[in-house]
Amino acid sequence: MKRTNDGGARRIVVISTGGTIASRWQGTGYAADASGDDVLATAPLPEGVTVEVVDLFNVNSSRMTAAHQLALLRTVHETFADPGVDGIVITHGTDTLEETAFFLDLHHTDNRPVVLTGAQRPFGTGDGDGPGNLYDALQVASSVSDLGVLVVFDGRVHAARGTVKTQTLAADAFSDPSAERLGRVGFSRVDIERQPERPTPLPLPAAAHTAVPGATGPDAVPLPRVDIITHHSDGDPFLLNAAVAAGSRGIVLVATGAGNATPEIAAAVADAVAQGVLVAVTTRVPAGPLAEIYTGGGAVDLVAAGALLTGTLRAAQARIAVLATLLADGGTGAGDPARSTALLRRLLDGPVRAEPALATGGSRSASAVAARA
Ligand SMILES: NC(=O)C[C@H](N)C(=O)O
Repeated sequence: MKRTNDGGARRIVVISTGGTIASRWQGTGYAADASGDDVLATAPLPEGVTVEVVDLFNVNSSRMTAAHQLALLRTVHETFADPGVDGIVITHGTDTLEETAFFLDLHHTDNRPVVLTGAQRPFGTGDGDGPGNLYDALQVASSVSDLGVLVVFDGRVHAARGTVKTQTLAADAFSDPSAERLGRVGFSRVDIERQPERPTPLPLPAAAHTAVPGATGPDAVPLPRVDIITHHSDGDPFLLNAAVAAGSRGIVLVATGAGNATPEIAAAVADAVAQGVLVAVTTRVPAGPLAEIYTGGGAVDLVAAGALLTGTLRAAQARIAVLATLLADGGTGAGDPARSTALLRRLLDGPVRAEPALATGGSRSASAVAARA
C-alpha cells in the first residue's frame, strides 16, 4: 500500500517485522499477525510524507534470529539503493529491538535515517501507543540526517548504540542508562540535542546475501554461535565451558560490578581465547562503564586472559558487536582471531582505565586493592 499526505514530497519506506504494534489476541495470548498495511492504517501521516510498506516478516521479537537481522539489513541496503527514498521506518517488537537497531547501526553507511519503533500495547486497542509512535517515527525519518540508526518511542529520540529496553510494560520503554537521549519529537517538531558516537561502519557481511530466516537444511547458512553467560554469587565456569564445547565462536560474560568474576572464570576465559573464541565482558549493573580495577578474578584478570571490556554496552548489544565482528571476519567465525579482536575493539567503547590513584592503590598498595577484590 502507498499513502500520501498533502503532496508527499518526502518518501519513506516502512518495513514491517511484527511485534506488539502488530499483535492481536490469539485466544490464549497476543502474537504478531497484522500486516504492515494494517499497522500503517492505524496512524495518521505527517504532512508532506508518502509511505510505502514492505511486509518483511511477522514475528514476536523474542523469536528474532541473526538470519532475520541479516535479511533486514539486506532489505535496508536494497531500499536505499533507490535515491528517491528519503528514510526508512522499521516496526519491530520491543523485546529485541535494541539488538536489531544496533546491528543495523554498525553497518549503516547512509546519511539517510533508519528509525525503529514499536508499541507496548497491542494493535487495534483504543489506548494503544503504536499509532503515535509510528507517526513520530515517520516524522523523524522524514526530517533528520547523519544520525545513523535511531529508536523513536514515547516522544523520545534515542541513538541505537547504548539504548536498551528499560521498562517491561510502561510506554517509555527505552533509554540509555549511561547517556542522555538524542532528542525529542512532538507537537510537529523534532529537536535533536546531541550527535551520537558511532564507529566507522562495517561493510555488508557476505552472509547477508544468503541467510534465510527460519531455514533448515541446505538453505541454512551456518551463522556463528555467540552466547551470553551471567556471573553471580556461587558462579563457576561450567556454562562458559559448555558454551565453548557447544561451538560458540563468541561469548559475552555478564560480570558483576565494573567487570568482575572469579579466578576460575578468568582461567576458563583464557582457555576459550586460546581456542580462538572472542570473549567480551559486560556487567549486570544497569549504568556506567566497565573498568580494570580488581584482580582476584576481576576485570584486570579477565583482560589479561584476553577478554575485551565493552565500555557502556550491555549484554544484548555486546553480543551483537561480537556477532557483527565474526560476520565481518569470514562470516562463520572461522576467521583470524587477532584480526577479529582488533575489529571488536574498534566496535566497542575503549576500556575505561581506573583512575591512576586507585589503580596503584593510592595511599594503599596495589596488593591491598587486590585483597579487597
Ligand atoms: N512490546 C512488544 O513489542 C513485546 C513483544 N513481545 C515483542 O517484542 O514482539
